[in-house]
Amino acid sequence: MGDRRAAGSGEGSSGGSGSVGEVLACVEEWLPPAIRSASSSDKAKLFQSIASLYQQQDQHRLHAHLRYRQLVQSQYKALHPELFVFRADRFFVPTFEQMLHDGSEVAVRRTMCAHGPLLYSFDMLRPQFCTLLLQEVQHFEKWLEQSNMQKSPPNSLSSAGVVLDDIGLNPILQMLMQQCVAPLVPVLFPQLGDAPLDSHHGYVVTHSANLDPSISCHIDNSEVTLNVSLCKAEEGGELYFKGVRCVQHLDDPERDLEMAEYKHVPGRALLHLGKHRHGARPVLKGKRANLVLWCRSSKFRANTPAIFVCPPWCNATNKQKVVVK
Ligand SMILES: O=C(O)CCC(=O)C(=O)O
Ligand SMILES: [Fe+2]
Repeated sequence: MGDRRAAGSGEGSSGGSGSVGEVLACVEEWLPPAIRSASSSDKAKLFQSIASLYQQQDQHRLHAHLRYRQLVQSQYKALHPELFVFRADRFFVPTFEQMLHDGSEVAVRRTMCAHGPLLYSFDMLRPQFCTLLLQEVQHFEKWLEQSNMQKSPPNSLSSAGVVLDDIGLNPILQMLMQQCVAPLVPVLFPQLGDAPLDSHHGYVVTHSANLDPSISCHIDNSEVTLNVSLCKAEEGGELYFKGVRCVQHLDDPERDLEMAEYKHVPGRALLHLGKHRHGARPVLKGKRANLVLWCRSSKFRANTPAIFVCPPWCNATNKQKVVVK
């Protein structure tokens, strides 16, 4: 699928391409002769046992990560305990707080700035909150180093940054998703229907000229992604967008109207669909850091067809060519 990938969180990621028919045809070719000539039901049993092995591996990774998180949270002493208590008046700029308080569609639309189809930005975090969060992240990184503990990367495409759920900010991020992102969804992204956002993955990701300068084009393992700049690079690091696509259509060409560029502004949030193809241009000078919150909905996922079927929200240009085998 070219350089377009599905970014996973290391705690169960989605992604992949090719229809079941295509995958089976490839696999058959490589089966040992004795198995290739076996009956379809024997082959089905074999594939089921392979699938269960994959599931066990996922479970194993998940449990190892939860053990790591428990260990960190039992030993790490926060630098700024005030970050761990949800306070809208301390976290948010007045315009965003007022919009939340008002809650109407008119208030939401008035606060949002559109940067192209399905791409919205708005002022969100106070400068003081951004500074404290950055200091907390640096403090945690130092603590990890001193404790000789490994850091879990923010996601499968970026290595620099910190998973905020690991350090005990899980409840705050869950509230951020439910109180700040969820009310915007019905107005801005009606294609998600009425499925509630019910889980998240949150991290601070950093990019600098010598460490993770860019991110290749990808989709997120989220329904909606909130990305707030905490500090900006001196040069480079802009985001680009290339239209909403399902995993079947990651390489589908973009229409002119779908292309968008976004330059981060500290404290300002960008909200986009997880399946909006995007990437980050290289940071050329300085360093930037962003708070990223992948918001997920188990109901939306349960209603989404299997990965080899193109869903209605995919804006692929060649939709009609996909044959479900
Ligand atoms: O660095 C950014 O601003 C975007 C990061 C991103 O796309 C991601 O973490 O999924
Ligand atoms: Fe992303």
